[in-house]
Amino acid sequence: MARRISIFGSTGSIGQNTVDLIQRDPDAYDVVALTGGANIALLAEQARVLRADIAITAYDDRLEDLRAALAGSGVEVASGAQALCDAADRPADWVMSAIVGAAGLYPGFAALRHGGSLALANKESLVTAGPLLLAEARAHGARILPVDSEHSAVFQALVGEDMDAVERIVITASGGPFRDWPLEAIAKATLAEAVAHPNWDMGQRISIDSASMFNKALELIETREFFGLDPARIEAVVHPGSIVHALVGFKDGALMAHLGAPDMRHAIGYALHWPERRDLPVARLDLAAIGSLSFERPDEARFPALRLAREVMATGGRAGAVFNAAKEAALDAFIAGQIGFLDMAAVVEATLEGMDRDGSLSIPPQSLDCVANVDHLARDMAQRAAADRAARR
Ligand SMILES: NC(=O)C1=CN([C@@H]2O[C@H](COP(=O)(O)OP(=O)(O)OC[C@H]3O[C@@H](n4cnc5c(N)ncnc54)[C@H](OP(=O)(O)O)[C@@H]3O)[C@@H](O)[C@H]2O)C=CC1
Ligand SMILES: CC(=O)[C@@H](O)[C@H](O)COP(=O)(O)O
Ligand SMILES: [Mn+2]
Repeated sequence: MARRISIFGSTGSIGQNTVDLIQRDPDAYDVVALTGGANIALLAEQARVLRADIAITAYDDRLEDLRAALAGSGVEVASGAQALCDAADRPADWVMSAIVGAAGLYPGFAALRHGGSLALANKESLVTAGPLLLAEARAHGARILPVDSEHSAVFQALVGEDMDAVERIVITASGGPFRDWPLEAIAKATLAEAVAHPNWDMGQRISIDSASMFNKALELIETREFFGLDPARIEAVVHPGSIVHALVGFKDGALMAHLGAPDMRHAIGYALHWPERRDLPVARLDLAAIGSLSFERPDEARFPALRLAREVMATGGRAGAVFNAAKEAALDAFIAGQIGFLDMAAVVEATLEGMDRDGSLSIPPQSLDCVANVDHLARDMAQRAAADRAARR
């Protein structure tokens, strides 16, 4: 029987890689919902090719374009944040959560109610609302499968292992395009320079987050939420080649590494076929051609996001939601050319401090609506901090 699948964020980098895998075996899947944002032409093409039941754009002002692009196809259309959640309410066996940013939280949460599998690329969901998301999955007998390459790697290294035997988890960081740049040069980095990831072909926002190492900061928190390890036992190591994705250290001293070509179709395919392994169209590593693998300690002076992540994990509660929202607002301001590259970390730090003036940062959010409220307040504060910095430039 065909598996019912939905892809949230199908027009993005992860979404397109997921569609690529699905298209290779179309009879195996019955596509329920595909969602996108502004890229209406691609969303409509995907919906036609995969014969989706419904295609949704996040933006109401793009609905008529989507309707026109899908006229005569038999594919239903809808728009807006509520329509995304309604689509997640449609039963599916496997759902890809690949919307970028906190906007992915509600649809992913709604998808858990069917008790199927949620393939989670949207790391922001775990950073902002990890305990709520995991509790919702437990309540409905649903499964969250990691898609982020490092977390997929850890998940694979843990197959058949007892968590009591795990001493530490090490996730790797490429170091991004500014890995060996001096601080003064990073301060003047342009958008084009920041988006040019050395190894991975990804969306604009995560590429810039890799350059600032905010991506790795989010991933440290994601690791903590996903695998429940004490933050002191979670490390990030710079590995410029992006060949080793993560390592799990066991109490007998063994360190199990996951290696693979930097191609997200591996992690997506692993989540798609789990618990089986199937053939995937990814390059096989030629270790002799690679020659050597190198590792470095991350430099927290040039990449303060890592220190901030440690502080967020120590605080717990709402700190993850504040951290992510402030980071998203600071990233918007950098992309808009309003603030410099290093201002992003300064904005996030100021927002974490500002949001803790009443001592509420460590209080756990009780509901998604509480997370959304914290997100809104933090975003607002971060926008003001960014505007202040912009005015001083
Ligand atoms: N790219 C990668 O290799 C990896 C990505 N991830 C994570 O996966 C997620 C997706 O990343 P990536 O694919 O790179 O991102 P992209 O920017 O390439 O794609 C994002 C997707 O979300 C849609 N979208 C954008 N804004 C909204 C919104 N407000 N509401 C609903 N949908 C929206 C986009 O639509 P449209 O383009 O049509 O506007 C697109 O479909 C992120 O959380 C990222 O951190 C994790 C590991 C690796
Ligand atoms: C592919 C993937 O999982 C990204 O999150 C990747 O980790 C980004 O590279 P950095 O290691 O540079 O952040
Ligand atoms: Mn990653």
